Amino acid sequence: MSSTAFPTFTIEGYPRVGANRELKKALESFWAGRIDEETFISSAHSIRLENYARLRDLGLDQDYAIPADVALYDQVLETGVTVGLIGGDAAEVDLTEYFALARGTAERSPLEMTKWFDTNYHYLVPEVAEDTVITPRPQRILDIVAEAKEAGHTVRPFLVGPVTLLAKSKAAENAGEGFNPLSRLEDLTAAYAQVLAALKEAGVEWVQLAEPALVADLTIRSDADLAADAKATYEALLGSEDRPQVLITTPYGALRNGLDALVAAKPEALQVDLAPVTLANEEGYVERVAKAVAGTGITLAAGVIDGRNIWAADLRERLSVLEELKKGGVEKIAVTSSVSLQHVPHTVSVEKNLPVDVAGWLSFADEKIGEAQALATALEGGSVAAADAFARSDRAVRTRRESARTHNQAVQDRVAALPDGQVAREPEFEGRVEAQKVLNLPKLPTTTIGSFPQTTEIRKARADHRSGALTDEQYTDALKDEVKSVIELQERLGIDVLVHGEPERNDMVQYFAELLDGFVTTEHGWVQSYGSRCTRPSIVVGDVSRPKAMTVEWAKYAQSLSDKHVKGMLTGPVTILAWSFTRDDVPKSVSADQIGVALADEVADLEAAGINVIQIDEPALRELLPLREEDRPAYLDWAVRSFRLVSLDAKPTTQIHTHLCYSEFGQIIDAVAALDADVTSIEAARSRMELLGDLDESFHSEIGPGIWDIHSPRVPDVAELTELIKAALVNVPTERLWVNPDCGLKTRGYAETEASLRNMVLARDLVVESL
Ligand code: MET
Ligand SMILES: [Zn+2]
Repeated sequence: MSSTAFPTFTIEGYPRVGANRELKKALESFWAGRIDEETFISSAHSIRLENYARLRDLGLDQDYAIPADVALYDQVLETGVTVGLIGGDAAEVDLTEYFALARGTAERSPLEMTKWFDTNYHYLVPEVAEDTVITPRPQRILDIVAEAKEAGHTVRPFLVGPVTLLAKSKAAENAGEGFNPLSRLEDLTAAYAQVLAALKEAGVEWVQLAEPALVADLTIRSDADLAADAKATYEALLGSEDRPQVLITTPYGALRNGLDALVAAKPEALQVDLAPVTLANEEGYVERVAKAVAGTGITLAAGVIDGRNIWAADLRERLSVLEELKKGGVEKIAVTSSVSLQHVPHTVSVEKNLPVDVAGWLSFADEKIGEAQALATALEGGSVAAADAFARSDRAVRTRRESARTHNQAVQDRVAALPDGQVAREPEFEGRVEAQKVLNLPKLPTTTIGSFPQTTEIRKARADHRSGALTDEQYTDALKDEVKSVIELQERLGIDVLVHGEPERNDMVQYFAELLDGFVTTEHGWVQSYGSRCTRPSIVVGDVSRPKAMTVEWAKYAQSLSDKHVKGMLTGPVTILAWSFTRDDVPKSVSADQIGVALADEVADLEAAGINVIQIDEPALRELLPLREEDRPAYLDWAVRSFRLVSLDAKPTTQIHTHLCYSEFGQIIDAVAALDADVTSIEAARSRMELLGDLDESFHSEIGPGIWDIHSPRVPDVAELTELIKAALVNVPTERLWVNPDCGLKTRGYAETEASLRNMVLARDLVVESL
């Protein structure tokens, strides 16, 4: 085997969409037919090469320091197609087929998409059965290597590892009862062996296989069994001489049984996640890693640069972790990131509107590469060898700690005065049901989830307002017109509980982040969410408070237009945190409490303005669920508490709604019940009300299982909707059932919205008649 040493510093992966979202634009133009395939291929090629050049200029100039994590849509899809778990027996998967798998076509649904570990990134879920043919297609990755080489870059090919690929797959529909995708591990390993052999043949000396499944508790395999799977797999794969040197990576948390298992298989390099959050949660991990790796000759790629957060590293503290490893007997140490940098934006340097002090506290992907380099240098020659970087880090740590922006005594005092432990609204649910009879709602009330279609006019008005072409007043007027027409539409359709349509919100989290103290937002801080979709997470910088009411004027205006109840609309603390970058100097639970009380003030102001129904959205409740089972109860405790803080002092007559979507809730259904909302609307159409079977007596709230899947432009007909309402009534008594869509309508058009809502009201009427 060749023996080019592993680079002294590297990263796990890098944002793929391009500094100016070039890949997003190329993809969307290609899908829309604005550019042809050849043009698309050539822009994707340029984007990859530009990224490599940028990375080299940032310091990743050693051979194999640049990870070729270059999937056009998703790394799981890309790996699946390369090793042949996806794509059937076709020798090649062309672009049309590739994007059909990702996005579906008129005739065929796409692969399911779901969250990648506990991140906000979505991957495509491979479907596997006993008879799935596995057709390795090494040419794809060889082309990537060759293209890079031609431009002068020796990159490190990137694949999701075999254990994780299967652990994150699902049983195909034709699979036998109880089929576990991991039962195909041996077959799949043989396919990886072929791909590795082809890379070796092409002269590649290092390849990267990502195995994050080993840091999570899965429902389909225990930690010990999965570790045993990994050991067997890698002993087989690494036992061959016919391969490049292998880096196995384990991002997103600490290994347990997987640590000894992977070390026993003797990869040439092993990456572990040593981010501050991981170490805080897993005492003694550094020591455990050092012990396992010392004396084995394995290069330890120490993931000391936090790839999930945007704070400048405390380089001295980080260096001490590296030194502990060294003292622990680890001979070869490389510096890397804890996870792929795909989860952070490109660079702070393009942000022109950040407060200067805050800008100095941040590190996005490019800045993190500089930190890795500084640490690698310091590990060799002490911190003096990277004096500038250490001085900058010291300044960032100190000024941030001392800043008035991070510490607000009034907020801290207010939260400190709250009772410890769980809080509860009074009276209990039954008492509130009595009190809320004054709302006078009909049987099976109809409502919507909040947003109405964000038309091109609204988007244009927002852009014009930003550019100064519309004055504040003109912009507000345009939005008011929109609210008015949304209210009129709902009146016309005969919906019972109305919404104002949320036209003023660019995004359900950023809207609040901009109005709350303690947050900053970026101009260019885009992060890939899936495919061509990017989000721009806000940043929680310090203690959070509400300088003034945020939603009241809109709610009040909308309510003034109707005699029906109009819902006040808030995003809950957990979702605000899940979709933002959070502080690393306090636990998330602290920020959650602060946001909770800030929103409680908003609830009081909404009540004072005559709003009787208030919805607090928590679509991301499931998302922050820790990967390790033992960490889950504590999380659910603070998450539920923060929600309850929002509604704690609401009047008994105020009906509190919540809304959840995006995932399977079976696992957290008790926590959803514990939110103690009066009404819960929840995504259910795609699973045809399956979730209602999971509800037991502890779930007392009224419930609106979504009957219209708003993720597609399809208009459901009355018969289908009637069916779904009746299906819901099997598990939910009439007095507790609401009728609503699955989620907000902002991505829909008006035509299908109107038609679908009309059918929804008709279906409700039919069911009520039949009762
Ligand atoms: N109120 C929000 C909306 O209707 C809820 C969205 S949940 C992702 O858009
Ligand atoms: Zn939703």
